[in-house]
This record gives sequence, C-alpha cells and structure tokens, in this order.
Amino acid sequence: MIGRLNHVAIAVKDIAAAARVYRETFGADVTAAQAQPDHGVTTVFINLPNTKIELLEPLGADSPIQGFLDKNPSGGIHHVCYEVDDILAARDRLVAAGARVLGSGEPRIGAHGKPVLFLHPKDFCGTLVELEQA
Ligand SMILES: CC[C@@H](C(=O)O)C(=O)SCCNC(=O)CCNC(=O)[C@H](O)C(C)(C)COP(=O)(O)OP(=O)(O)OC[C@H]1O[C@@H](n2cnc3c(N)ncnc32)[C@H](O)[C@@H]1OP(=O)(O)O
Ligand SMILES: [Co+2]
Repeated sequence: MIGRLNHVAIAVKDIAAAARVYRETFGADVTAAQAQPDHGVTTVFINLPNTKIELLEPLGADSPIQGFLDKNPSGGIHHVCYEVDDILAARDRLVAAGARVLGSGEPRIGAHGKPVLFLHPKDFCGTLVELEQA
C-alpha cells in the first residue's frame, strides 16, 4: 500500500535556528518558513536527493505538536510521511484492519497541496504516520 517516503518530520521549538543548522552546517537546500494555520504548525522543508525533512514549529495555542515538545524539549523525530496512490482506499483498508485514523478521519490538504491523513502512533510501532496522496 505505501510507496515513497515523502518526508521525515522533526519537531523543534525554534524553526529559524533549526533551518540555520540545516542550511549552514549541513549545506542543505532549505525552503522559507511557511505558516500552516489549518494544521497548527509552521513548516520548513529540507530538500534532499531522495526525500525531504520537514521541520515543524508550533503555531497557535492548540498546536498538535506542543505535547510532543513538552515531552521532548530538545525536539525530535515527530512523524514519517508515506505516499499512497489512493488515500481513501488506504484509509478504508487500514480502518478495516483495526488502525486508528486521527481527527475526523477525512483527509485534509497538507503542506504540498495534497490530501493527508494521520495514523495513531500506538498502532504503528510507536511512530506517528502521515499518509499523503501521491
Ligand atoms: C503541515 C501539514 C502536514 C504535512 O503536510 O506534512 C503535517 O505534517 S502537520 C503535523 C502536525 N500535525 C499532527 O501531528 C496531526 C496528528 N497528530 C495528532 O493528532 C496528535 O499530535 C497525536 C498524535 C494524537 C498526539 O496528541 P498528544 O495530545 O500530543 O498526545 P497524547 O497524549 O494523545 O498521545 C498519546 C500517546 O501517543 C504518544 N505520542 C504522541 N505523539 C507522538 C509522536 N509524534 N510520535 C510517537 N508517539 C507519540 C504519546 O507519548 C502518548 O503515549 P503514552 O504517554 O505512552 O500514552
Ligand atoms: Co508532515
């Protein structure tokens, strides 16, 4: 069902500082910061030859990453994002297998303008999984 690794997301408290590390220390291709108010985060993408790193900073009072940062104050790997050809078919198959889809269960438009869904970390080896329509 899953295809390419679209991105690995890292939650950080200070996205400008984190972007500087990737741009200046690693010499990576780093995008500008983008507020994602529908998702309660600000994002920066690091474009690597084979995938992307998504830096996430909390945005607003109810950010879904605030609890994670409270538990991991230095930041850390927050989720992995896999591409799927048909996100609704993937969701229905996963739900039938007993997996929990987070939120309303309906896809929302993600950072790349494509539908995304999140799967509960307890159902996937302790890792929060994002699915993105390819
Ligand atoms: C920019 C758009 C998009 C994109 O296109 O790329 C994004 O990436 S948006 C990214 C931010 N959005 C989300 O993360 C949405 C989905 N997340 C959630 O709904 C919540 O964050 C959560 C996963 C339900 C966690 O909610 P929270 O209130 O922080 O924690 P809980 O106490 O409910 O957690 C239960 C349990 O799960 C563990 N946990 C929490 N987060 C993670 C994580 N990222 N990775 C692994 N495990 C996680 C948490 O520690 C709890 O465990 P126990 O303490 O053992 O019960
Ligand atoms: Co993501």
